[in-house]
Order: sequence, then structure tokens, then C-alpha cells
Amino acid sequence: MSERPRPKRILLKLSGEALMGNQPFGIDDNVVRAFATEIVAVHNAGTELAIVIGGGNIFRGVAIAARGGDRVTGDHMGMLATVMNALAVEAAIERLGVSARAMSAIEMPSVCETYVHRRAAWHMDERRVVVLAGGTGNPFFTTDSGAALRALELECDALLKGTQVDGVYSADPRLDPTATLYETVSYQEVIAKDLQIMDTAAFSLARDNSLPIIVFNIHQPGALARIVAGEAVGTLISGDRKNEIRGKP
Ligand SMILES: Nc1ncnc2c1ncn2[C@@H]1O[C@H](COP(=O)(O)OP(=O)(O)OP(=O)(O)O)[C@@H](O)[C@H]1O
Ligand SMILES: O=c1ccn([C@@H]2O[C@H](COP(=O)(O)O)[C@@H](O)[C@H]2O)c(=O)[nH]1
Repeated sequence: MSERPRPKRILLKLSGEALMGNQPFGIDDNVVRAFATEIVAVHNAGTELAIVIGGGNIFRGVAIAARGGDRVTGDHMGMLATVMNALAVEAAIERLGVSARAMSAIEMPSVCETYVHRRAAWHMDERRVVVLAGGTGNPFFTTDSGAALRALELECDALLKGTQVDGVYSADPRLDPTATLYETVSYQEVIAKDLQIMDTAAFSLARDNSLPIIVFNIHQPGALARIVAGEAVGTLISGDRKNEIRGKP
């Protein structure tokens, strides 16, 4: 079994799709509460956390483009969807007694703070959980790219992608029941094999800056805490030095 990083400051990418639970659309309050409980547990144990929220439970820009609509408009709608999710997660964390701040890459000052790198880093230093909405703030990107970008900006030790499946497989396990799960895989291999658990832009950014990514099943109770403790949960995507923490040999 490979050694794993023990990240102290993490960027958690939370799948929007995961927030809808068994519903066909939207936000399931019980699921949000369960995720918030896991997040608060690792926060209270000393981990510094930023969260990037997806929007797949509400809207994806490609859906409007597939119907012949304007992609940029669709992407703006998708980014706005992530703001709704961020507000729900922020509220759920605060209900558990931990201070949280939703920050959006798209300005909407009457709703939440605008993402400003130094301010987000300051909130983290002040032991607040920052909940980042709007992805990169630009169309034609995804919240996975936003997660890689923010993880680097906020000097996180690792990007943890909490998703619907157990990790990175040789093919999409929802489409191919024979797909096998990787315990570790290199950036180069996921890009070369076009493994679509994240987009290539996110993988490239992580590879170029030696940011380890751990893909895991967000529905598995206790998984987040076990990862932070250095346990081999899910799939570790990294360079050749499989247990490296960013910036440390
Ligand atoms: N090689 C692969 N290994 C694992 N999962 C894969 C792979 N290829 C495609 N997938 C699919 O990628 C999906 C990632 O889903 P997830 O909801 O986390 O994505 P997202 O688009 O980043 O988030 P959102 O739901 O917010 O849009 C998995 O549910 C899985 O079906
Ligand atoms: O930087 C970004 C991030 C997201 N979008 C749009 O939002 C939706 C939802 O994000 P997911 O990553 O799919 O959860 C995405 O489909 C894009 O339409 C964006 O334009 N730019």
C-alpha cells in the first residue's frame, strides 16, 4: 500500500451532483448536513479547509449548448448554480457552530463576499471554512479547474475531490462495470488515457505545480477524516513521487 500525504491545509472539491442525494435535481438537506458534519469534524481536528462547490445538481453549461443555446450564457447559469450550493453548505457548517464564509468568483455583494485571494487566505488563517462559488469565474471552465486553481492560490497541500464514485477507474465505472480502481495513478497517465473523472485543464494545472489530488467517495462516512490522517482512501493522483506534499521533498 502506498504512503499518503497528511495534508494540513486542504481544498475540498464537493460534487454538486452529490448534493442532490437520491433526488433527481437540487439540494437534499440531509445530504448537505451529513457533508457539513464530516467537514466540521476535520476542521475541529485542526485542518484548514477551503471548499469549491460544483453545480451539476442544478445546471451545467454544456446542457444549454447541447440544445443549441449559447454556451457562455449556459456557463454563467452554471456558475450561478454553484452560488446556491455554496450558500446551502455555508449555512449547514455554521449551524454546526463553525464559522464559514461563502465567496463568489462572480461579484454579488448583497449575497456573499467576492472571492479575493488574500481575503480568502486570511479567513482560513482565522480558522474559518471558506466555501468558494463560481468556479474560476470564466465560461468554458469547470469547478474542477476552479478547485485546482484555488488550491494553488491558497497554498493547499492537496486537492481532495469528493465525488460519487470510489476513486479513479480505468474507465467510467457508471458506464463500464469491468472498470478497475486505481490506488495511485500519475497525472501523465490520467491525461494520456483521457480518464474523465476531472477535466484535462485541472489535471494539467495540478501536474505543472505538483499538487497531489485524492479522488474519493464523498458518501463514505469518515472518508474525509481518514484521508487527512494519511490513510489510503480513494485514488492518489500525483507525479512519480507518490507521497509528495506540494513544495516539500
Ligand atoms: N475514469 C473514471 N473514473 C472514475 N469516474 C469517472 C471516470 N470517468 C468518468 N467518471 C465519472 O466522473 C464523475 C464525476 O462526477 P462529479 O459529480 O464529481 O463531477 P463534477 O462534474 O466535477 O461535479 P458536479 O456534479 O458538480 O458537476 C463520476 O461520477 C464518474 O461517473
Ligand atoms: O469556472 C467555471 C466553473 C463552472 N462553470 C459552469 O458551471 C457549471 C457547473 O460546474 P461543474 O464543474 O460542472 O459542477 C459548469 O458546467 C459550467 O457551465 C463555468 O462556466 N466556469
